[in-house]
Amino acid sequence: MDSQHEITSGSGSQIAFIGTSKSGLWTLRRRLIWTSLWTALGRLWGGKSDVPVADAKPDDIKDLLGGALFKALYKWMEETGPVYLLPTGPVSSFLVVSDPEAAKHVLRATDNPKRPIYVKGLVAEVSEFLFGDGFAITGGDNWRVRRRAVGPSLHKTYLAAMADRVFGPSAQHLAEKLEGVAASGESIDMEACFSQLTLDVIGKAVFNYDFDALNTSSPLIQAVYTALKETEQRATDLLPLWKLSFLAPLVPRQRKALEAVELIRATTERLIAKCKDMVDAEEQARFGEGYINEADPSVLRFLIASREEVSARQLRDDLLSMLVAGHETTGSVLTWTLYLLEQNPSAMAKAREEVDAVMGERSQPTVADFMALRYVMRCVNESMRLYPHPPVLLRRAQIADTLPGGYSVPAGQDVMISVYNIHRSPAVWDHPNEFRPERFPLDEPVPSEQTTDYRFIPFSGGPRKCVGDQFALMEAVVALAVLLKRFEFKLDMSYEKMELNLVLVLNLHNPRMESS
Ligand code: HEM
Repeated sequence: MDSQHEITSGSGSQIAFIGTSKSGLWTLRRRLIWTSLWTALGRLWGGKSDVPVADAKPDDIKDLLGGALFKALYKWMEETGPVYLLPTGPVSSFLVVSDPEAAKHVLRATDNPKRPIYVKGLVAEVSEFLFGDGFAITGGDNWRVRRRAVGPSLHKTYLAAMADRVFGPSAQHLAEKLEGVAASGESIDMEACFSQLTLDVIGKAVFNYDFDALNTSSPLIQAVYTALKETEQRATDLLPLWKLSFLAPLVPRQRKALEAVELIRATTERLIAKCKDMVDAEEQARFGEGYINEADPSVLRFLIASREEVSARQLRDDLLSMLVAGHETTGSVLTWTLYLLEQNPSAMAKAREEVDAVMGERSQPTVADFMALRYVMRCVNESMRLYPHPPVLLRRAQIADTLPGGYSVPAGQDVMISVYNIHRSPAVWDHPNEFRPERFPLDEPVPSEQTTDYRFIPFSGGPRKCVGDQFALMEAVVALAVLLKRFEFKLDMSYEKMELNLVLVLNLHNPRMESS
């Protein structure tokens, strides 16, 4: 409470100072800075906070960066409670939220015109070099207008067309590749296969372009990994040298990331140019609700044909947002779901039984089949509960706030919603660490933040919720159905693999490492 009070009264003084001398303003600024520093010190180290402080020193956190931080976040939740301050420096901290009600409060008040309390904050800062002006990270009116334009491009009719024309055929394509491997009796890295599959899908669905990543090595995949790794490192850099843009070309890590971004942008621009030519060449079709262009039903085409005013750069960055946000995430969900099914033979048997019963002789599910594959869908949901990707969501308070439970949030506070903690908290779920797809009954709606009152938030919630959630769920269920129909999978314990790459801040552990 102290902090809110002091900051509020400080701002009040500022109004009184406006119009007075320059030196008066400087005095005030100095006073405000000192007040904030003093308040932050008191909150973190002086026992003056109504939010408990985790027993973690900045050095502990530094040691955990790039690795097991999300496990430590869980330990601190057990020790400290569902809302705590995590010191990241002498006066800096994250307010870590592992409580569904508090998460709901923050997510709903992000970019909400009626309650504009939170913004994306740090996550926007650290990924601006990649997403540029893309709507995944911008805020306010700039975001609202463009989100409204992109949302309809993923409507139901479009998804149905995608299931038949993209999700199914791409999964079949992967199955053909696996057929050869199965015949040879060799092991294959399914994580890499899923990453290639999801790049092929997003390429065709968003750009009407075939990367053919399943057959040819795509430098784009590596570029996306490199860029995402850089955002992750930036978010946790204790010395954020990346803020000094003139240094970037001199630092090898950042130079590599900038080269990767250049490649991603150049690819996106090339695809846009191709699509624009096509649209220009045709009569401008009128895109009403549910209209599907037979030759090219891609999101890009929809945007080019339906948008009134959009700069080339904005279009590139919006499309790039979808390319990056929709590729690695879905690849990770497929990897974890297959891993969990392999580790749980009874769930695998049930899923396989459902696939056989629903699909009969068909090698690829129809849209009606997809609707009937309820148990497979619950396996995907349960896998997203156990291994949410991203495992944390970042926000920053623009003004002072109070969370449910009475925890105060001063203006400027960085907030970290630990989706992983919420999904694994014993206060939220029974047997939270067990894979139990049955916890989501088949006769109830597919779980979401709405149906679970923010106990299940793999796609976030509120105004900034994932725009591709239905797309991703359909893509994942279709791919699993195609693969489970044709193959049995066995984990090769001798196979050593590098870490999984994750969007945003943290690394999840490798399934193979976890089980060893
Ligand atoms: C299983 C797969 C996916 C997961 C787990 C996932 C997760 C998320 C999450 C958690 C957010 C919100 C981040 C936040 O609140 O800070 C988000 C946003 C977003 N996602 Fe997804 N996503 C997935 C697939 C997709 C796909 C397939 C697309 C595109 C077709 C996509 C496009 C986007 C975009 C554009 C945003 C930014 C939306 C905005 O800020 O308005 N995602 N995603």
